[in-house]
Amino acid sequence: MNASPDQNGALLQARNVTRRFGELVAVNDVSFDVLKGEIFGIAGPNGSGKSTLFNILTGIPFGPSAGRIIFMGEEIQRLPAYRISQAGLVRTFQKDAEFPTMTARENVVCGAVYCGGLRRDAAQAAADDALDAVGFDKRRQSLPAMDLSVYERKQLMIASAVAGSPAMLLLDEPAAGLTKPEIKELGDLVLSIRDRGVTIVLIEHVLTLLLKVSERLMVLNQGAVLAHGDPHEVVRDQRVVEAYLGKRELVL
Ligand SMILES: Nc1ncnc2c1ncn2[C@@H]1O[C@H](COP(=O)(O)OP(=O)(O)OP(=O)(O)O)[C@@H](O)[C@H]1O
Repeated sequence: MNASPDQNGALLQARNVTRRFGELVAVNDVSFDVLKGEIFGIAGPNGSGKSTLFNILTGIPFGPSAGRIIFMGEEIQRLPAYRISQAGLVRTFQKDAEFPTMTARENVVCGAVYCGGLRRDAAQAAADDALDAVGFDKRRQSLPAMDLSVYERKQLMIASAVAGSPAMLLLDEPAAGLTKPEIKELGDLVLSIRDRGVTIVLIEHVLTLLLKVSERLMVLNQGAVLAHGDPHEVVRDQRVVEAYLGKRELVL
């Protein structure tokens, strides 16, 4: 999909987005831009609203209580989730979301159909291209997803999203459960997906990964933006260090 960014280069603009659950304000008046072609990192302690932010950006499973989300120049906060995906804004989930008894390749074809709106031969071709793009072992593409390794399931998750040719990919803690060498491999994979022209927003607790790949970093705390800017400066910000202490340590 050809991305048509805003004049300042923003592919996505979130403006004063808020999500309430009864009394709890899980995302509180958050505004930011994601520029075309960048990798934009998001960090924050457990429960700070990171996944909820992805939920409301993509409408899966709910939109914002208030605020505006502009993607490629169009307001999307009231669109149904499938329209947002097919407009080119696609997400992954923290928990395994593959169909366990379907093969790896069938899972990625489903991604091409749902996220890309493709059919038949086009979906198959897009799936093969996406599996190649993530370096998935060809000999293991016909195995049921439940028989794959943890890293292969991460590759599958990313391939399923990439098969729809998104303009922007939102990755929710993709390094969870991976070994250090696998995290390094994942970092190279994220960079290579960006180099194919996909803008990436990356939620992560593993700061080595965020620092390796992100051009800009935003830290959330209690639903609000605590700091944003150059990743190396943000992680040294005293407010950021304090927000993590006593909750979950920065993983370096
Ligand atoms: N559907 C929901 N109903 C009620 N409360 C919710 C719902 N989803 C999230 N919350 C609450 O919103 C807050 C933010 O949760 P969220 O999952 O977005 O945090 P997070 O930063 O992604 O955390 P983690 O790093 O642990 O994944 C938490 O207090 C959580 O309990």
